[in-house]
Amino acid sequence: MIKIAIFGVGLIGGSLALCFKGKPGVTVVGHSNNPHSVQKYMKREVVDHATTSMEEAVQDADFIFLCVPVGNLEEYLVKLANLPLKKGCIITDVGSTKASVAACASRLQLKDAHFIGGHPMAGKEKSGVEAATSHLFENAYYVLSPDETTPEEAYLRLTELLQWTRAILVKVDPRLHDDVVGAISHLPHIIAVALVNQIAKYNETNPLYQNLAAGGFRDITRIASSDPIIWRDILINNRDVMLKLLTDWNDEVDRFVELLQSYDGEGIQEQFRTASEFRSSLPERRKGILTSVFEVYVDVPDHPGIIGQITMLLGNHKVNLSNIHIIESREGIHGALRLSFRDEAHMDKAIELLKKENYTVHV
Ligand SMILES: NC(=O)C1=CN([C@@H]2O[C@H](COP(=O)(O)OP(=O)(O)OC[C@H]3O[C@@H](n4cnc5c(N)ncnc54)[C@H](O)[C@@H]3O)[C@@H](O)[C@H]2O)C=CC1
Ligand SMILES: O=C(O)C(=O)Cc1ccc(O)cc1
Repeated sequence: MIKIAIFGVGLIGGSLALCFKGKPGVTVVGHSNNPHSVQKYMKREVVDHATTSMEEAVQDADFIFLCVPVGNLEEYLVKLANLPLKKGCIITDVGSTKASVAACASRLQLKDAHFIGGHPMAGKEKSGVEAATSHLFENAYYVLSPDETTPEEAYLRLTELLQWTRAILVKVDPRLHDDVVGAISHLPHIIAVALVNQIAKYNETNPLYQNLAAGGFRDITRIASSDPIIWRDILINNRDVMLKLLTDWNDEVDRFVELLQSYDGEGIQEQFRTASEFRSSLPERRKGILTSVFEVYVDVPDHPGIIGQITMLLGNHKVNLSNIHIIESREGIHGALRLSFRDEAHMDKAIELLKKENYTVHV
């Protein structure tokens, strides 16, 4: 039997548990300090067993996943360093920053266990075990940061286990990880939150802001609804990188200020052209940070019952919709309905069915 202990069975820990639970020869044990959470994990059947005892969770565990907020990772590593662990046990984490936890593990010089930092680069703005799904990591990058002391055998054992997530595993140095992920994930979260807060202030004097803020505004600010504690920890933990990125962001904002002050239309066009060029060079349809996957837009006439017709058409052909979103503002977006699917096969089937019924579909 392979025993996997998961500390913090929330969105990410719960999703990992669901990837592993029920696989041949695997037992998944969830840990929480809170007895109510332990009951909840069992009731929701995300783990085989749950406990409030750290000792019990790690006893004979082959793998230990730390899925708690970044600010608690060090405390957990220190506790683990003082517990009897199975020889050769692999400790990994899922934190959104990698440098500090790697430095802590290296300081602790764990005796019987190997620490290999990890970060599945997929998630969502929702948190808690209620939001966990077994397919969260499919086709997403999953960063692993072994160091020079990590035995190849241990690294391979972890990569083998993680095959169950169907993620694309990639080795990245912790510092490089924090620089890059700071830019492509942490900075956008700050920008989304700042933007929402800016508009919320205007809205205090006139609710028209809120009423008109549809489609595009909601799309680019989705991540502003992310969990405050998780994000407090990530940003404080990646503070130096974020301060540098925010300085660069200020320069970008200043550029627009200058362009507007000098009525530089050509310069503004150039900004949009450059952005559009880089954006269209990004890989499409791959699941990842800040992206949704397997989505299609459908032009639909504005008449009652249309959503029912589409969902019935797909349902009758056993096509699973993972989400459906009505686009209220069509600016820059084709279609008025956004349909999301769990995988490419369902999406392709839906496109075929919708086209056959003469709907215009944009992928
Ligand atoms: N939210 C996301 O989309 C992603 C998050 N991550 C990382 O995954 C980790 C977990 O995040 P989520 O699953 O989103 O959060 P979550 O809030 O859904 O789950 C966190 C879990 O940790 C437990 N927890 C909270 N505070 C604790 C404390 N002080 N001591 C012990 N346990 C505590 C909670 O009970 C919960 O089980 C974080 O380190 C985060 O940076 C990584 C990839 C994506
Ligand atoms: O919802 C989204 O698009 C995200 O960006 C989720 C996310 C949050 C934190 C991470 O470390 C990785 C992914």
